[in-house]
Amino acid sequence: MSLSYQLLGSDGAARRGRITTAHGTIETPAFMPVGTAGTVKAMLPQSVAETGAQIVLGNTFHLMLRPGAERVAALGGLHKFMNWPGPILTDSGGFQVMSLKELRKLDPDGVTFRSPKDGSQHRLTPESSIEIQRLLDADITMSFDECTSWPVEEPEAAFSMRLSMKWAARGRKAFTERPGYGLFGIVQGSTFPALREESAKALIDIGFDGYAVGGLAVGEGQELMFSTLDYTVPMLPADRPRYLMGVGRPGDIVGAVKRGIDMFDCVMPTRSGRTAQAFTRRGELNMRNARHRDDPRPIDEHCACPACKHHSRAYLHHLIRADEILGAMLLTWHNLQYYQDVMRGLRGAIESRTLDDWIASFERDQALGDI
Ligand SMILES: CNc1nc2cc3nc[nH]c(=O)c3cc2[nH]1
Ligand SMILES: [Zn+2]
Repeated sequence: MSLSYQLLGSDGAARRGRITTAHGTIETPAFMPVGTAGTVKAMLPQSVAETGAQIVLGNTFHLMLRPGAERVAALGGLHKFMNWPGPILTDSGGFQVMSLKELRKLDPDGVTFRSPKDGSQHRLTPESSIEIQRLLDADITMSFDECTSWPVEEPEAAFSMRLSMKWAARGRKAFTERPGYGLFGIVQGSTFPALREESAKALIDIGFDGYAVGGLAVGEGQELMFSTLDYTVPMLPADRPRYLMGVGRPGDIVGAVKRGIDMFDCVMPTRSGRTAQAFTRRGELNMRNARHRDDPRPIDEHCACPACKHHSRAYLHHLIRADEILGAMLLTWHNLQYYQDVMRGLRGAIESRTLDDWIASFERDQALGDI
């Protein structure tokens, strides 16, 4: 049996589930910290696990360029290399390559590009992306696709989606079935219902272990993202995980869980941790702001992270102003802890069928702003 998904409960369109992989289980809804180059930046893997994260994301694009997928394989695979014994999802590299704009050349068969690191030439095709993810030993492999940019006219969105569907079929053929390992397809079609339907049907015909919603969180805004989810998510099989790629802020995640999404990844909590932004139940704090310099309180007295257990806002403000490495470490840890606390809250609310109340109090707190 490849990777398996159990539906454990639901509350409206929201689902509580469990994914079983070769390297362990994932309670859903789940947030995946981004570990781009084989590290969740500024965090020890043990610390990532302590926040409650069960699965991390690795980027094929970065790892194929440095240190190289063959080298990671020769050293025992990405789990051993980065000392993350739990499940790993790798993306296909397509999204990063597409953002290389002038440095890449797209053709019907794949993408040729120059490494921004050393100018060397590389090529990604559906088959080579699957092979790289196998060498990395990813528990969940993502199909090689083109993330259609936004805004876009319908004919261009159709052309782009149909290319991704061809690539999805080729990736499925190239994927090596192994118990506990799975391949996810990615639905495209931008904000056009007919194209989203064509894409969902094409992927279901091919058959995948999970279905991602791609082509969102690309500038369309929360309202258009939610309205696209409203009609796209119901098109996806209920007995498989659904993954919304690149999302998002806490409010985006809450709204997407309400609409039936099970998995998320976003650089927001880690990147913001390095730019002095703290996420809290009362909204976001800019810890660089001078108003924190005498504040003896923790960022969030309910939070179990080291920053909130042992330090004041004044200390974090000082570390940031002094550009101390510990500032980025503590804020990253706090943000990842907060994201996992939100996911744990969502899972509990779905289990007890009190999601609407939970969301109402989440939104009330967020609107209150910091005291
Ligand atoms: C940060 N926003 C965002 N990150 C994404 C990654 C993706 N990968 C593959 N395919 C996608 O459509 C896709 C969309 C995305 N949006
Ligand atoms: Zn904290």
